[in-house]
Amino acid sequence: MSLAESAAGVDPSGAFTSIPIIDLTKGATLEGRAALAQEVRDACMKVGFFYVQNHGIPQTCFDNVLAAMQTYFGLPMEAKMKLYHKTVANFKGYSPPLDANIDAANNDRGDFHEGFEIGWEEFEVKANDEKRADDGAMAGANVWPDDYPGFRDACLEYYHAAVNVGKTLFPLFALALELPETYFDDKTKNSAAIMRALHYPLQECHPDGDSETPGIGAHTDFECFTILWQQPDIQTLQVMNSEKRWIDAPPIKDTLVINIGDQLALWTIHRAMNKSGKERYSIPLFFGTDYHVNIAPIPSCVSADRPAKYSPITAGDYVNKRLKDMYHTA
Ligand SMILES: O=C(O)CCC(=O)C(=O)O
Ligand SMILES: [Fe+2]
Repeated sequence: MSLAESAAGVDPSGAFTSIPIIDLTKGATLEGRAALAQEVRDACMKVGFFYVQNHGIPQTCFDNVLAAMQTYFGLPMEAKMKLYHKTVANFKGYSPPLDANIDAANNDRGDFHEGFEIGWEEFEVKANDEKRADDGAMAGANVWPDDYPGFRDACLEYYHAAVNVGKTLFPLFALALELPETYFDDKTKNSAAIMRALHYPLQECHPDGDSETPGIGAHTDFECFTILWQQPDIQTLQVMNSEKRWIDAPPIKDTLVINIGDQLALWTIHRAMNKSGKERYSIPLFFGTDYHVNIAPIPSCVSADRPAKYSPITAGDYVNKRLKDMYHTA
């Protein structure tokens, strides 16, 4: 039995029935990272999702960002719409409920969440941030609400903590793909990481919400992998297995959820259905390679029998295109 089977649980057809948990503690040594990479490889091949424990982000950071999100999303709609993302460069800023529709099969009903999107930014504002110099199709600074200055600090505190978790995961993904652990170093110098603070309001109170309206419809993520924090105690996230059954990915204390996205070409369909009767908060942080990097097949993944399936595209152009589709912008 493989690691992911023993950790995750599979049914007789081999389809996963739960999501494995990987403890990052042993990542401090090369030997430990090699063992972790095997767990990551197995989890990616069987499930595409896994939880990480001992990720190093302190509880106060989650508490602060949750409190900031509750205050921000509680502002009047006119205040939030001052930073409507369609009036701002490159999707940064606020998107109201039902603005996005990620699953075309959802008949354009829209996704029942509101969000606030940010990209890389230093705590100390820099006029010319060299990490942003090469952003191509995704260029554009963050925007922040004047009405609530504390929001920026709490979001950036979480953003940088989660980016650090991402930096510890890239070497594990490299090893899992049978590449040197430094393989992604020169492709991820500029932290092409997008964070979305998400709020799933109470659906029943909204004229367009009913229990079948997805919080976010079935989709794959656009980047290499996503680090997701979920508010405790509210089951919403679901992952599709190979039998096309939705498997719950509940919040587990002291863990983050990691899932693989399109740029690693090992994607997993997931959605959030908020049938809890409660409002709910979550924060996905999407990690890709730097935006100017050409997404081309990794050598260990192609051969004469398994030729490349996709034409090359830069990471920035790919993410930009998927976001335009999702928000119906030209
Ligand atoms: O809120 C969640 O649990 C999932 C969000 C998600 O999948 C996304 O924003 O891509
Ligand atoms: Fe997602």
